[in-house]
Amino acid sequence: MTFAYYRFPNERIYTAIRQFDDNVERLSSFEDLNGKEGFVMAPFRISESTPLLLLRPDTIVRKSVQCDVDFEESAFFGNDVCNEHEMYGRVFALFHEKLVDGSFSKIVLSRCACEEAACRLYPYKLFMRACVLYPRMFVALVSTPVSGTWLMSTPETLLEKTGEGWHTMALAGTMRLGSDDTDTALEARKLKADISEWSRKNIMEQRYVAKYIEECLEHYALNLRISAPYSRRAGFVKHLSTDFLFDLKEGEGIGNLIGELHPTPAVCGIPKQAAFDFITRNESYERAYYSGFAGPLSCGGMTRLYVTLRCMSIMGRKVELYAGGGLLKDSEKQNEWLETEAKMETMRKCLAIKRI
Ligand SMILES: C=C(O[C@@H]1C=C(C(=O)O)C=C[C@H]1O)C(=O)O
Repeated sequence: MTFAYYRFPNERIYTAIRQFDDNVERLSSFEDLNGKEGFVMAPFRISESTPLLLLRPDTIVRKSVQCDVDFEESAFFGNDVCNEHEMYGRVFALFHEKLVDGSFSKIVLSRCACEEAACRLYPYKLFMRACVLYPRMFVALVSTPVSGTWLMSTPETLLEKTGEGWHTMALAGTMRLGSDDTDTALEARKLKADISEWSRKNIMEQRYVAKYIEECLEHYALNLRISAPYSRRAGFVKHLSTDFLFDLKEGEGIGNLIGELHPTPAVCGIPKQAAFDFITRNESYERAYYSGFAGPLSCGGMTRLYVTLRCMSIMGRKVELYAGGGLLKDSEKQNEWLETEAKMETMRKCLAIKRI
């Protein structure tokens, strides 16, 4: 079956699109998105096994999120966290060495964790749980015969068209949410442009992303407005975020801009191409659709694309959870590991895991 269910941040309605056949359009480059319409499911790296996909909405239905979804615990087998930790440590050392020797100023290291349930999992129910748990995030459940089934609950916009023009964001730096991080408190700090709670390392990590996006937009944007960095809540963590609002120069294709932006240093690194090659060669697994992007493209006149983070792929009783974090040369292995655990918590909460 080929379908996508998605719910935008701060909305109570979700959209369900279905393609009647399983013949999903495969595109060979991001630039090929120019002038196209549909629901996009993009990988981190386009390859034969992880193509850039465009779902055709043969039906579009809008429905209310079911608020009374149950969170009854499900039995899951013990996971192999020791092995994952050891593997992470080995790859961290490889990545870190390249930061110390100056090959990269920032690089994102990610990992994948497996979980196996004792009984069948119901993706639609997991989608509803994610909608209820994360009202401020973009939640999507996408399934195609090529990509398999993915659930995401992401805070990061790659590119969207708003009433005020085009919008993208530089999102990076991570801290666990504190008890005093209410919406009101975060809003007050945003108004005062107060980011004093953030470490120098987090500020630098996010600055790299903001600088990169600003450079990309130089060629495409008119009337560019850039916000001061502020804290943005995302489930159990918060990030530093800078908003970019702009008008697209006449004659510029959206696919070209997407190809330029993706993957930003929020999920890749600096310098971009070298970091991209290093990640694809040295991470211990294939990212597939994790840290790609998804969302409607000129679909019913709407373009809202989000970076596929805080996500998992669902295969029968098994799931694979994905998370990463930006490394700088002063990053510490255990802190980075804990950051990936905190990010994976987003999807683990949807699974309501009870170990057996
Ligand atoms: C890479 C992820 O998240 C990205 C990396 C962040 C970081 O390094 O602090 C923060 C937000 C995202 O831009 C992820 O969630 O897996």
